[in-house]
Amino acid sequence: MLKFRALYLRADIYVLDDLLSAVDPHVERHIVERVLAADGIIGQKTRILVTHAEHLVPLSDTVITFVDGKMSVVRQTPLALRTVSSATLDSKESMSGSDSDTVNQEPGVADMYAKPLEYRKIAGILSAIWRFIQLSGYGTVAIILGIQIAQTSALHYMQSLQISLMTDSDPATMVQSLKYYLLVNTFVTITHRQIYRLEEWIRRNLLTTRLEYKMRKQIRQLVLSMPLPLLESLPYSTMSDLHNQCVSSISQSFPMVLCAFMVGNNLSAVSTIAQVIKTSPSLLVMCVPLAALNYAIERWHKDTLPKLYDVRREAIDRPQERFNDVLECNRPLLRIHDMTDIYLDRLCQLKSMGLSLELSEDAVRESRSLMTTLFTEVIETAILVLKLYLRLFVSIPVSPGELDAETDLAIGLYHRISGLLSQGGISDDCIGQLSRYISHTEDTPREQPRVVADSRPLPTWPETGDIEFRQYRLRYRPDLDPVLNELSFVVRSKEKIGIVGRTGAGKSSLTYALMRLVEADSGSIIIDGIGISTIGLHDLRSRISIIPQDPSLFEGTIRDNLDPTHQYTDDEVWAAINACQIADLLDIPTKVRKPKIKNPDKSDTMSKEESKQSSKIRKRHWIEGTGLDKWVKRKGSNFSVGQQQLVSLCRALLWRRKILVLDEATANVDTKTDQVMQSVIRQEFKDCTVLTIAHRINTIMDSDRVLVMDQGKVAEFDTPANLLARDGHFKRLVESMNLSKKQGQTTE
Ligand SMILES: Nc1ncnc2c1ncn2[C@@H]1O[C@H](COP(=O)(O)OP(=O)(O)OP(=O)(O)O)[C@@H](O)[C@H]1O
Repeated sequence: MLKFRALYLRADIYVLDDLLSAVDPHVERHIVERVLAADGIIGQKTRILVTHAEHLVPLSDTVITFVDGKMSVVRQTPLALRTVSSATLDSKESMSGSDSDTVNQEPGVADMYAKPLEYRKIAGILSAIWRFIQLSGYGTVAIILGIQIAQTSALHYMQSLQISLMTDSDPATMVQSLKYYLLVNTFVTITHRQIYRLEEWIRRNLLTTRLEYKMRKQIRQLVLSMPLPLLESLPYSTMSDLHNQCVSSISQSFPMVLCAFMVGNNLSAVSTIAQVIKTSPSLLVMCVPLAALNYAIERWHKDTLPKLYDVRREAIDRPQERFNDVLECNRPLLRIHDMTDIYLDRLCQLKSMGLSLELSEDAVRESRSLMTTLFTEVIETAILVLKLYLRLFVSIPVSPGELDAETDLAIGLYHRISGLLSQGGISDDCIGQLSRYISHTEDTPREQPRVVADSRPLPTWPETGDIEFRQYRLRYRPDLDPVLNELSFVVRSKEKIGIVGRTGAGKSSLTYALMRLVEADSGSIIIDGIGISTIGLHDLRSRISIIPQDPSLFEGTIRDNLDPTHQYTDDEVWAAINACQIADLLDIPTKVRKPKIKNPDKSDTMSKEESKQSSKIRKRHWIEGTGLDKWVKRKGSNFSVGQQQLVSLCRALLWRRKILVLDEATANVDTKTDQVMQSVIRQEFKDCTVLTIAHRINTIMDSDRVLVMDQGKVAEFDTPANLLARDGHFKRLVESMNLSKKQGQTTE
């Protein structure tokens, strides 16, 4: 469905790359008639269709064939044959076995799982702190808090000594106090910095780094164990935010705000109030108005900031997530559709909106510190005026030391009250990140266990490769209709089964069911006498090979790609390579320039000549390799799709599992590669059970039996000969294929 976005562009030239490779004849007919044909939506536009489907030749004005990257045949199709005859399409459609125009409802994944994961809100600051301590480990937090408490207590002790010294009016005791004060002060000053460094080192190395590692590991485990439909529904940016924002906020900011809250705030508040009671109890009168004022400011903050955050989340972050997804998944598409300017414009608009919102948030935050400064000034002035009044009008003498000490105490009291009310900087945002992380890692459903200890199959299982589906029903989500419905059939050992059916009939869901990527709604699948739901996922998945439509090659050597765990010998790997006829491919070395590594120390001191020389050397650094060391670029981009499929087949051959499933593995390859793959499968997998899902009839024509699926059910299941002998789905499909072939030959 996504492919048809291009139609909205109303362009003059359409380049359609393998558009029809993975659709059934019914859908193909629809596309050809309504879109590509002369009276179709783009019928009057220039259409370049890249395809392996030779039966579509009559559709074209000109046919160009490419061999080894060169244009080898250019042929003009006679005008009379420039449309695919209705008969061809009619017979192709008849494969569906129904004339009704009902189209399978295919809700997009985004629609199905649009509901975001509900976050478990951590109630209150204390439970947030408790969850953080549980996450980081009690020991480390205890050490850090211990150091912080010792440090803060020492500083407060120093402060109280200083105050008593300043308020002492007896010269005899003053000298004694001064000596003691100087001694303690020297010790604290010398040790303070060292202790601070020690605490910082412990916080960084024992807490932040460990916590970061632990959290990243948990997130990776989460991604790898989330049920597939749920994982598919999550935007890429949600996971990347979890990886970046959540991890850094929890592992870096939380320890600091925790110390500030537990020690800098609460402990200091207790100590300051004790000091006030001891030296100037009258200052306690200030507590009530100060608390009321701070409370008002805090409330204003709490009301305003979350509103701004909400606006940012809805108006900036969510659209930004979608933009990131587009960039991550559809980078080439943006250029192909020439949408880069629109993309950049909209992104810039979002960024500038984001900037204005950030400025507003900053203004709200800044207003708090402005108020703090203002109140500090007011307190200082008020105390000064009060003391002057007492001295001038009530004749109570006040020494400058007493005045200073009292002002410091009053300001300290104000800060402590303000700190208590603002929860020491542990903002809602910080608690929100922790809630988000905990909700994701603890509340997200996981797949079933990888290993069930008391139900492990023998290492040789499955020995024969019998597969039985019993009344099997599968749905992707409880509120969706089943996509496989009461499916019952038996595949015998070593059988080669072709699976065909209309788009959305449930063929790929069958492979999901076999691998338990989605769990059964009811019914069961039995492989060699063992119900697959009773064993662990590792035991199941490691015994079945699947070659999907999109081959999965990753960056590394070809050997790593074929044998990631290096459990086979070179000879075994070569035997598989030769059997799949890809040895020639590995003779050509892949040249990849090594990433430039900047050396900031040297670049400053290097002369121009030296730096030219070194950049030449860097450019000459290629990763080259042939044979098993042949380098595979990211996503296998230095291999064609057909070559990638051959490599996937080679991997399956090396692994030698008793059951092999090919899910449209040859949909995007040419007929020759398809034939190579089929012959490898016939020869090398003759002792295995092979299930081949394909739209191309030739691919499954020599199967032992063919399973025809329709709307999640078995429509027909028999040998190709028997199926052809009866007037059913399969026969109509083959007839339509033959007809279109003949049509193609006539054009030549
Ligand atoms: N991840 C998913 N979440 C929800 N529904 C899904 C998901 N994948 C497939 N479906 C639905 O399951 C039904 C069967 O899809 P499936 O991919 O198995 O069909 P198919 O026969 O393999 O089709 P095609 O030939 O196009 O590959 C479809 O209606 C589809 O919408």
